[in-house]
Amino acid sequence: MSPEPFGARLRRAMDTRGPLCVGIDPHASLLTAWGLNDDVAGLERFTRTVVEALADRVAVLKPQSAFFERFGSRGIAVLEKAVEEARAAGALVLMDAKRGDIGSTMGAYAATYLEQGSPLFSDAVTVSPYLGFGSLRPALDAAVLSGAGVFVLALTSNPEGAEVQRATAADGRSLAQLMLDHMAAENEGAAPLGSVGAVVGATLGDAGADLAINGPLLAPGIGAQGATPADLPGVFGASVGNVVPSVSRGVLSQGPDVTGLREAAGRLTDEIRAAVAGR
Ligand SMILES: O=C(O)c1cc(=O)[nH]c(=O)n1[C@@H]1O[C@H](COP(=O)(O)O)[C@@H](O)[C@H]1O
Repeated sequence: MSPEPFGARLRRAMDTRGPLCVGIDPHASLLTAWGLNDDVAGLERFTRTVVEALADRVAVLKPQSAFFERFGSRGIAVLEKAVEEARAAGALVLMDAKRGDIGSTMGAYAATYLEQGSPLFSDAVTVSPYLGFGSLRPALDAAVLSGAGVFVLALTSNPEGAEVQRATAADGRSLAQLMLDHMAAENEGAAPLGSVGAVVGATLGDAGADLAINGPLLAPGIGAQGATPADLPGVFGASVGNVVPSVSRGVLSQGPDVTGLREAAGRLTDEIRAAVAGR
């Protein structure tokens, strides 16, 4: 029997837990603020606390791989354990790895994050399409086989992104729109939601693009980067119901107290639900 597609699993999690994604980004400054050392033991403690506090209540946890990779193999071991424990507690894990390479190498990334049985197998992974959308094919195919998802960068939250993403492609569309249209084609016919998501920053003011991709829209940028839940309807318009707002420092700064983390996530979930409903 083929596994339940990621899009269906995500839709259910969003409807029951609320759409919030919390990022696990163990910045050195956060480890210090939590009274931890900037070492593997601090990383392990930080990560375990976030997973224990939130994996049983938020729809998605998004570990940012870079913050684990900086500790080498022992950091990756912490990441592996976090993925396993977060999934066991019912959260969907979106591995924020932002991989992108020629197709043959993309196949190895797909084997790492999207093939059942791999130590870093996750419910979904972030990828960059700017080596050409077709270069993502191994990841897209692996995701279908394992019931996983792929979140493709479209319009990122950082101001530097525009020079690439808003550039005009040969046929007159922006590069971001070209990528979004590819995602829509991948998701065609999927119900209730496709498994190929787009990353679109909540900081954009107005996305200025057609976001009707029949897939989830990961929206980083709330909190530390200045966006708020109230900005979501303006950025996402009619697609706001498919938005998965992602917050890292805005929640993590409320630790190490488990109650503080839970209250921050709960408050944001309420604000997001109100903003989406009030549209
Ligand atoms: O893919 C992402 O999650 C992502 C895309 C994007 O356009 N902007 C963006 O900030 N992110 C990630 O989202 C997180 C944002 O963290 P905070 O600014 O602390 O909420 C970081 O892990 C970023 O790498």
